[in-house]
Amino acid sequence: MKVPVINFSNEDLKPGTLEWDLVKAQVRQAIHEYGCFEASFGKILEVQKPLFGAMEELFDLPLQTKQLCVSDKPLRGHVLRVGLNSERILIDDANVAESIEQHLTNILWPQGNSNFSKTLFSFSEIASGLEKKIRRMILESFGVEKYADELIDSTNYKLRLIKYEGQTNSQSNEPTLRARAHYDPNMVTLLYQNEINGLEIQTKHGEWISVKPSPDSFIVMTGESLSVWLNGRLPSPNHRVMMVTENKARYCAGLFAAPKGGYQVKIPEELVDEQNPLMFKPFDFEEFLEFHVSKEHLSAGLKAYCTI
Ligand SMILES: O=C(O)CCC(=O)C(=O)O
Ligand SMILES: [Fe+2]
Repeated sequence: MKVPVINFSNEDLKPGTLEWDLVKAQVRQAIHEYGCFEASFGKILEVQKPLFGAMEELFDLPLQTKQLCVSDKPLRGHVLRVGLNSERILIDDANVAESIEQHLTNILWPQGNSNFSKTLFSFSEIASGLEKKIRRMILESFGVEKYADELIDSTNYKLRLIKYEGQTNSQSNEPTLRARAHYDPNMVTLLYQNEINGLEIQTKHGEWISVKPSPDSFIVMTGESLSVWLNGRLPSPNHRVMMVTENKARYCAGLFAAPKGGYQVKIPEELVDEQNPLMFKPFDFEEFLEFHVSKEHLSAGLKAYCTI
């Protein structure tokens, strides 16, 4: 079993064209079935080498330097976390060049590193451009595209850079768990990885399937915020990372479209009727994150948080 591959490489893909409608139907079907698909998007090859180069440069820095990137607000910005033999850094507003400079580059390289900033910014621009198209298609497919601008304007694009160490000393060839199974709480996730696979998606029948994207593809997943906003009409997939013994590191850059703090995410009235009664209360994503990280609710997901 394989998640569908959908071609977004035509740069003239615009709303109202026949091709847009064909791609839109594929997106709707893939998300309905898997909550996930592979989006082939040739433009990403332009930043492939510099991106993984920049990630290597970052993770090769001494741990002490990387730990300068710890924010006081958990889950909100530039946090380095180390666990399951992996390291991750998250920054907010990655589609704003100054945010990358201020919150990451200038902290890690006080003398400056404009190539690093430029590379991450180009990646965010390419990925967020694609995300906007995908989200517009999903809204159109439910006839609620009038909300697209509002939703997209209230998005915080978070960039997460992850390095999963290779396992040179491992004795067995058994796959090992490198990221625990979870649902992403944001709206839409786009992942771009190097040649080392590992992501697995759980189907609605409970089987785990490996996602093996080609070098010109993003992995796209719906997060719980979008599933909630659609009154549960589309699923958000459970996923995890399992890696077999590999002595090469896995690098993965993820762009997470999340609702901005202060914005009330509310199900549109068009998606509520007798067959589809209102399932979730309005919520503020940042308030949810605070609730989520507070000790008592470590494992609570967004759906549990706002179910009526
Ligand atoms: O490394 C991956 O492929 C998945 C990462 C992930 O699921 C996440 O950061 O939410
Ligand atoms: Fe995830």
